[in-house]
Amino acid sequence: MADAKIIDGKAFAAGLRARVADGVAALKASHGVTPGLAVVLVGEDPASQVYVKSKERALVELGMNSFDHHEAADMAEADLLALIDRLNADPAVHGILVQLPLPKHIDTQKILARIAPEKDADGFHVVNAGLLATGQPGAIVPCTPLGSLLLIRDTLGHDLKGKRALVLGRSNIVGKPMAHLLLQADCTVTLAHSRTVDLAEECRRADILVAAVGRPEMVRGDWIKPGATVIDVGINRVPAADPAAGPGKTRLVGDVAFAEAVKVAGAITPVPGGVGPMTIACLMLNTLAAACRAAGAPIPAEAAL
Ligand SMILES: Nc1nc2c(c(=O)[nH]1)N[C@@H](CN(C=O)c1ccc(C(=O)N[C@@H](CCC(=O)O)C(=O)O)cc1)CN2
Repeated sequence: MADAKIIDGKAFAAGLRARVADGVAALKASHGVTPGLAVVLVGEDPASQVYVKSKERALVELGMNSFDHHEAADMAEADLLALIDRLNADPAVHGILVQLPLPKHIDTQKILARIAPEKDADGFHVVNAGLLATGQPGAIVPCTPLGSLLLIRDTLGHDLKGKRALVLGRSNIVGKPMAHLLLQADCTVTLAHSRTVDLAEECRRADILVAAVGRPEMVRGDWIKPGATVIDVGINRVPAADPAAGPGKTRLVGDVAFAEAVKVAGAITPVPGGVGPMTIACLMLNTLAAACRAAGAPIPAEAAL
């Protein structure tokens, strides 16, 4: 059997970003509106700093406004709530992004619930989660599941009717919304997790397997149905395999054992370069869509599920 097709998330994300840039230019020309995203970072977590910088750079590259709020790690929860209130009231801010994880003394759910649902560029607010779960229009969809769905459609086409899909991982920001998206696409969906009995057997039934469990290389090659489409959402930093890399060196791996899975799957996303780049591209798309909604302009088709 030939190796799987490698799904190039980096290339797809570049194309999506170009389409968002066109949409931004069109909105400016038609309505005189420049989409703006407030990017809120609390603390100095090194990975969060890298992600936030990439988001701020992408906004500027695509012609949008980036309102950057980098706050100290000991910021009081009340002050963060007050900042969100100000951003909710600011008409130049169409989207608000609070980078996760937040420091431990801050209640994440309380913060996410304070963001006005129509400005919730991440799609984490319970109103948006509820719209998606009940299949109603107008939900802002979380970026990683949205990006995963766009890659699945690009690989298999828009008609996913009747396919067996398994989502491994039940987080509010990836697993649950991903399951709802696939259900809405008429897939037969299993939402599995670390406590699922006979997990390998469940996986082997799936035409579409989305791994978002946060465990390095947990999904082995013999868990995969031959020809399946495998979407690996995991981003795990592990010690470098090659001792010549030197002490302390690390590498990124997904939740799927790629070298084994590529021999069985029909198509598979790599890590890095698969779903990861789609997360930021979809954040740009959600920001544009929020600005379009606020201006009464049509929203981009890729954000209108
Ligand atoms: N408010 C949010 N916080 C977090 C989210 C989110 O969607 N909203 N997701 C993650 C982090 N994240 C974006 O914030 C993110 C993670 C990974 C990538 C990415 O492009 N990964 C690359 C590899 C990068 C590397 O070399 O380390 C890839 O997979 O190719 C982008 C964004 C948690 N927090």
